[in-house]
Amino acid sequence: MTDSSADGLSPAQPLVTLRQASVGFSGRTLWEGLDLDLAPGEFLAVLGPNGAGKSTFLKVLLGLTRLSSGTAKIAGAPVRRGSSRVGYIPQQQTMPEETPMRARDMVALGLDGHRFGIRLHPRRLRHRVDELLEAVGATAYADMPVGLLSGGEQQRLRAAQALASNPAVLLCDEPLHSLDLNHQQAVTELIRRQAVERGSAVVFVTHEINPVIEHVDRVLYFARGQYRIGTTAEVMRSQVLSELYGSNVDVIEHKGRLLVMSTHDESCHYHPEELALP
Ligand SMILES: Nc1ncnc2c1ncn2[C@@H]1O[C@H](COP(=O)(O)OP(=O)(O)OP(=O)(O)O)[C@@H](O)[C@H]1O
Repeated sequence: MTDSSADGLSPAQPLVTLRQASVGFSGRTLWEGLDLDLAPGEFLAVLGPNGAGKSTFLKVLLGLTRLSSGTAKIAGAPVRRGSSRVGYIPQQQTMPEETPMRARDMVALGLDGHRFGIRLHPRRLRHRVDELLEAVGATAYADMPVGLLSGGEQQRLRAAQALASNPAVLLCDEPLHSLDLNHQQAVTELIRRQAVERGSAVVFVTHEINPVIEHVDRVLYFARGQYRIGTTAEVMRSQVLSELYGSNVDVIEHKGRLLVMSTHDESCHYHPEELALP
């Protein structure tokens, strides 16, 4: 974590603040009473079973979903749609083959796509786009139409696009999904650097904590309309998750990885092959 306060004593202004935040649809409460301050440089992993409200949490911070009560702020100001302070790596969707855009154009959109009046010099723009393409391992297909790229290749471009504007808050919705191991590491490293070197607060929704476990400062775990928040060691415990799920959940540490097991399928966060112990 980075302390961006001048003297290192006064707490840095939180980049994300939620107070008694609740959200629900058609009378059903997804989660409620959420209080959270995210500091500059902090990496928050958001976990929970399908439908627990993880993506909705990101949509609240994007200003796309309204809270049913409470407040949500980004860098001290109420959340709003289209804020240039917020970068977003969405859940993977495949782009249509005929999408009329090259890979490099998609990344450039993150630099000049939503900032009226602020345009980089074309040479600087190209240089920055080249840097970002290289950082996600996309140089080889920089001039390809995006619709012809694989899901994982497109996902790497989304990561580069989200980082392009150096956002204060970086929201990631399962950004590693469909990436091979090498590119999982490259994208994770890029996101981590954004937090550590540039002080962005990172909110990282994932079903699997292990690929990012060494970078996580805190975990926000949603289930059954409730949540728990704390360090990985505080939240990823058998007793805490059993309480949250209302059923028996075992958390086992094996070679630095966490295996979360339950008799209920919906709360399984491990791949069975990870249990193929020697
Ligand atoms: N605009 C909406 N109107 C009504 N219901 C919604 C709306 N948006 C989300 N939901 C519902 O809220 C619940 C939580 O959705 P959300 O996408 O946040 O879950 P999630 O935790 O991200 O799940 P997953 O792990 O499957 O991606 C789901 O049951 C979903 O159908």
